[in-house]
Amino acid sequence: MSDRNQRGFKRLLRSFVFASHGLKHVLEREQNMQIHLVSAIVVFAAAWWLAIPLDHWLILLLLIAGMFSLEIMNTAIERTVDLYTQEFHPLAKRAKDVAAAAVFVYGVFAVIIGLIIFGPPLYQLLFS
Ligand SMILES: Nc1ncnc2c1ncn2[C@@H]1O[C@H](COP(=O)(O)OP(=O)(O)OP(=O)(O)O)[C@@H](O)[C@H]1O
Repeated sequence: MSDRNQRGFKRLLRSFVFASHGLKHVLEREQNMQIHLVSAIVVFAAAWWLAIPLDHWLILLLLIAGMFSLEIMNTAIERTVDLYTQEFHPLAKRAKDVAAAAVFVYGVFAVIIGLIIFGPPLYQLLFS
């Protein structure tokens, strides 16, 4: 906070350090993020095993980056709401539930795209 006007490489480095603190917090405290991480490892292993083409790898990378980023933003919204009130408040519930809905919607579409990518090679592997 003291040197907010600092510029250049040192400031950039500091922002990376702060971001890494945020990432560490979400990975340690959010069970959903741990589930996303394990799912991403499984997806990458399956993509490697099934020799998925490069353009599909790029789609998977985008999906996983999007999922991680949304979960991180969801956590940021949860913490901000908790900062504002620890009491029950209908708007606090609304804000948290809507933020969670963003993760959910993205997750549903990620699963659909995953099925489209993995379906044909899996089918070929199992039934031919
Ligand atoms: N201050 C609050 N006022 C009203 N409802 C809340 C409040 N905090 C959480 N809720 C609601 O209670 C339910 C469960 O919330 P809970 O606190 O267990 O999880 P979360 O904070 O949403 O997420 P996480 O468990 O990942 O921290 C959700 O529907 C959430 O919107």
